[in-house]
Amino acid sequence: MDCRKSFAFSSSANLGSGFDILSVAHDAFFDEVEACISSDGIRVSVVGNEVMIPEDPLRNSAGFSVISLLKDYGIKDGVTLKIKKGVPAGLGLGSSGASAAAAVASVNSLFSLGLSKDSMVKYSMLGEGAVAGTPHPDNVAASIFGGFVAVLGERTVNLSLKYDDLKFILFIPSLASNDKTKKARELVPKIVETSSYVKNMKYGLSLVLGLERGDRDLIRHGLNDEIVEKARLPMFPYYPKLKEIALSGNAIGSCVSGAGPSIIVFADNETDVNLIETEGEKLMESMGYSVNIKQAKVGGGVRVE
Ligand SMILES: Nc1ncnc2c1ncn2[C@@H]1O[C@H](COP(=O)(O)OP(=O)(O)O)[C@@H](O)[C@H]1O
Ligand SMILES: N[C@@H](CCOP(=O)(O)O)C(=O)O
Repeated sequence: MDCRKSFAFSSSANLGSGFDILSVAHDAFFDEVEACISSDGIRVSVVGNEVMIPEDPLRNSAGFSVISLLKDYGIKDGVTLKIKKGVPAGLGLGSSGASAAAAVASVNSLFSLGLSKDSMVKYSMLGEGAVAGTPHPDNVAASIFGGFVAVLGERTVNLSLKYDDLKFILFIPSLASNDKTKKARELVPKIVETSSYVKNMKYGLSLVLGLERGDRDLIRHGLNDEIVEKARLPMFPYYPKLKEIALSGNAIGSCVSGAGPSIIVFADNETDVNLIETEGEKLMESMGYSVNIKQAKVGGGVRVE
């Protein structure tokens, strides 16, 4: 049987004020998706995740992306998608995006479609739309391109990173829930104050320039958001105090990972990682949340075996 297998990393999207634009892939977790040509239509199987993930192709981010891709390319073959979940779902780690990215990459290779990375983002984000109600490109762009990305319309750009000892601390509360991002997106305001917009532009530009120049202060300033994180705060009430702990441990900065509930801390060799992990866990447990803490580094792009 003709098959291709791909691997796509987890991601943290938004990165403060970069809602639906900025994201970073990290090597905390990865999904594996094998696509095989079959005579039995589009079939999806999922193994290895606590949260129930739909195997209905139209309700699975990978299945929906592949159906869209095959339709546009007039491919009538059936395809089975075997998804091995490594990225825990519903936690703000780009789980649905990783599956979609790996599935599109596998099918691209299986049928030698020659898709550009931007085209893979285009199809993968359709799968995000099936899951979250509206297609958002940030998670899939990071999983496909790797590194830090900015999605600027139909084009995604990798941000250059001048920071040798950058690492992440992920605080992952046991709060996985279905349709989490869909619900989180309903909280995003349709209209914002001009003052909030201006502050967020400053944050976003600070982050991008800070990463490119290796400027710690600019990155710290950039990891803030006046709009989306504030609107969603009821979904992660521990965030403000956890951010204070991170900064007290001399983290570079901290923000919500995607739509949460996970929180990502940017750290380097000047950061007291032990203090942040110890005090952060104490804080969350004092608020009634059990939490998994995982360190990670910037991850690469999707890899086809
Ligand atoms: N291949 C997939 N991997 C993970 N979640 C999926 C997939 N397909 C559909 N889903 C659904 O998407 C939701 C998880 O994705 P989302 O809410 O975007 O959270 P996150 O991306 O933070 O994991 C769950 O409701 C899950 O059932
Ligand atoms: N820009 C999206 C990002 C969702 O990321 P996820 O990892 O929580 O799915 C949003 O904030 O809605």
